Amino acid sequence: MALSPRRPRRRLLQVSDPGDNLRAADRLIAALDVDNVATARELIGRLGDAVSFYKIGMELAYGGGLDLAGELKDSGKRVFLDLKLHDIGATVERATRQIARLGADFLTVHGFPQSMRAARVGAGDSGLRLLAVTVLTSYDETDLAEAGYALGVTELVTRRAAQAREAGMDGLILSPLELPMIRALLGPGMLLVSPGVRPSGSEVGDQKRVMTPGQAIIAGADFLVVGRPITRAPDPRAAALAIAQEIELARELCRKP
Ligand SMILES: O=c1ccn([C@@H]2O[C@H](COP(=O)(O)O)[C@@H](O)[C@H]2O)c(=O)[nH]1
Repeated sequence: MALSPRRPRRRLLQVSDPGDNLRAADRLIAALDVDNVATARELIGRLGDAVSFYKIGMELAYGGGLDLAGELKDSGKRVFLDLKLHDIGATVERATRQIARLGADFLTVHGFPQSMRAARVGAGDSGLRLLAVTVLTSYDETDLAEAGYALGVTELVTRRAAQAREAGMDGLILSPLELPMIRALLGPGMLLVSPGVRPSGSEVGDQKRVMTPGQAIIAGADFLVVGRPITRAPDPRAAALAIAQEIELARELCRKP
């Protein structure tokens, strides 16, 4: 895909009805976890129309990748900036205001009430959707205890989900394992976005709370974030298409007669 030069056009994702109006492939968010823009562009070119939604995380953002957000938007793709904001309230508010100008669709904020409230103020009515990171999918009970938390994973995800709703977040980042519980708790209004997704047989790596794409969709995910199983596949496009097909089959299984 040839990326056009950056223009101040803004096209926000319409996700008010995440349940029905998206194609299966639109529910796949490919994580561009590479260290430079040239490699990201090459990957985007290889993926072509197999991927419509990209995540730019810290690695690429610190490698000059933020400008890519506007370019991707201008070429009709959707963009998730996974910057996981967490700082004093004033800084989070001002940073969110700046980020909103980039025209991305989603932004992550760590699920601490002060940070979430500040991000809400900073995003204003820009249309940027704010997602609260509940408990990182590379964490298990031992990791939480090591970090000084008395709560277990389930309790902390539940607590942060409720606080995120209270703070006006648009959605949550959570592992597929917590999806049914959190969907039941929050109802249909919040976007539920799950990393920690591994096609059957692929390497889990540092992820600790994982499911397959099909299982995650059946468990209630609106969007799946997948990085290495696509970016490190010998044929990234084929890997993305296979995941999209699994999403479609799972959505068919969920569909009521
Ligand atoms: O809890 C979280 C929050 C964010 N991530 C991000 O998602 C991708 C997952 O990549 P994989 O290669 O599929 O493991 C990565 O960019 C993380 O920073 C997450 O994994 N868990």
